[in-house]
Amino acid sequence: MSFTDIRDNRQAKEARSYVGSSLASKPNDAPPLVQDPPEPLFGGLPSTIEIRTSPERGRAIYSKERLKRSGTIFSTKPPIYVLSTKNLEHFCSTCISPAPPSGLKRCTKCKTVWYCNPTCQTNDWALHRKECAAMQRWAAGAPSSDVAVPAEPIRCLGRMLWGKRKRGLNSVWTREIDAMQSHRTALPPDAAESHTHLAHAVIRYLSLTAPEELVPFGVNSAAGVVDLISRFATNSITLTSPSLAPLGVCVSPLVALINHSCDPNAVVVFPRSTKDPAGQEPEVQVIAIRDISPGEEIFTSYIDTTLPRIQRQAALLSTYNFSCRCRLCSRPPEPDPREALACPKNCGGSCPFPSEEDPLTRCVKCKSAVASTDAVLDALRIGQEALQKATRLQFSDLPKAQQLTNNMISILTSTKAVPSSHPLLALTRLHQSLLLAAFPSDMTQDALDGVIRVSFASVTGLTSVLSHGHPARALALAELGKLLAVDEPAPRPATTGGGASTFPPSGPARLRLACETLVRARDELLVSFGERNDGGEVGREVREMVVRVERELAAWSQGIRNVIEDTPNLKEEEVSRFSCMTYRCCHAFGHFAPIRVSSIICITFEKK
Ligand SMILES: C[S@@+](CC[C@H](N)C(=O)[O-])C[C@H]1O[C@@H](n2cnc3c(N)ncnc32)[C@H](O)[C@@H]1O
Repeated sequence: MSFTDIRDNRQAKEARSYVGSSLASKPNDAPPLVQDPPEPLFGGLPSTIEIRTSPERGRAIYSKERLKRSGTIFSTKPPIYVLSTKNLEHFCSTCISPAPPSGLKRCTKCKTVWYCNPTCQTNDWALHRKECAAMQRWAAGAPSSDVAVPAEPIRCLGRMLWGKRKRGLNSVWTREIDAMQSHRTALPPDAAESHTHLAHAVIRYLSLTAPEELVPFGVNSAAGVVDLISRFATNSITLTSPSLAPLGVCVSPLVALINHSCDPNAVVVFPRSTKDPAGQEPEVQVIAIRDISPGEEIFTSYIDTTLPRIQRQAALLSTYNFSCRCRLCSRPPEPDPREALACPKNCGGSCPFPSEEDPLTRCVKCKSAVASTDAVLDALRIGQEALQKATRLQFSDLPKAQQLTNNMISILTSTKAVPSSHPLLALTRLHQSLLLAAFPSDMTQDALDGVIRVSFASVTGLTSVLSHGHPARALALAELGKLLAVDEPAPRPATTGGGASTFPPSGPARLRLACETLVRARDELLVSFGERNDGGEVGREVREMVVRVERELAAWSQGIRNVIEDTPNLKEEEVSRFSCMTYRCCHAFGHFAPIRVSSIICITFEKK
């Protein structure tokens, strides 16, 4: 039976129905029906915000009062979420915690989904019961083991449909999901094709054999199937770890009310704020990264806002079907640090990227013209290609991906592309993650210094294009601080004379920089992951690191003071010259208990 048949049948039944026909044809003869008004949607919305609708952006969330930067605007548990396939055996499918030391327990039936304890398994059973059987059928019919588990969009849509049927098609739960925006009538051709594939996969996953079997899930027509997939594509968000690592996908109709801006005043994060006694995790929180005035719309960003305008616009149009008119898109800075070269005369100003149409470019400050703009255009083009290739190769051929990013960073840097420009910043961030993935356990000083320099370049780029408190920027600072605090395998002796200092510094100067960077990171993490969450899991970790590094610095300063007191004739420049990094030495002279030996200067040893 096709959807057209179902509709005809339904219309025929309606025509035969006593209630339907009598109400339709003779409304005044029958006593008025008293019906309870449907329960309103989003009843639990905090009193500080409200939903409004505009012709330009549809539904939206507005603040009703002043919202403070770093404050949680609202938090909620997404009603539907799944882990991505590669994370299934590393995280609990219910509370999304990483495997405890005792390990996760696997569902003995589907052997695919894992839990941290029986409570989590019991809490998931209402939804997993259907999923478990569907996964077993899917695995039995899979042509090979690498496709034995359905991809996360299929599993997520499965949970959405089973949830709708279980809660009831008129329940608030279902109506909130069905009210999410669909772009069925304006799908671009490539989206129509991918939506069709996904729809077929979902129907197979649910073991449905005829379209009418979708009716109990609230899908009554072919258009309904397209709506279902389009709603998922437009409104689903990435389920992330507290450090923004992607873990899976989720749908929250409340979060889905928030519109996009490339210059957002809020962010969506999963800070993991509690030990989860109430079973709230995974808890998604929307946090203000700026002060928000009463009556202001709340915006988050759906895409990577370090990208240049044209790429942002293309991504928003293809996935979300709108042209962004935010401040950054309609009045971009001149030049935009995402598309700029440093001044050829190094005056401190910068020049917009040249383009094929307009190859001439000048420094906006001193007006010096950039020579050889052809070389710049070539570098930008091959840089973009290298970025795509290295992104593809990062898991299958790490050395090759690393070689690509390394070479391209040198080429783009030689054209004087600024660290925040695209694709240099994207290549730098990718290179950093590749270096960290390949980090040897017996790491050398050169390798450590190398990754610190790349991490510093990422921070420099990100701080030019993302506002204070943006999670990506805060996490980049935390990463740099942590790298600077790593024990140096072979610290360089303190530089003699007043020559140019190298980066990163060694010894105590490095420890001081680590401490400053971690303090800055903590300050920003408190904004991005919320003050009430103490900056989330990463914020709390960084706070502990700051305490440790400060203690090390204090121990070092105390050591210096002791030695200076013991050796009254020691000159200041001699103090900085003496550096000894051996554990044995520090212990042997017992000046202070070294917490982190590599950063401690033992003057006495050298003096002897
Ligand atoms: C997650 S929904 C946001 C809520 C949506 N406005 C609604 O009515 O349900 C995403 C969709 O909202 C619309 N949208 C979001 N941000 C927008 C913006 N800045 N300008 C225009 N439309 C926007 C687009 O249609 C987009 O596909």
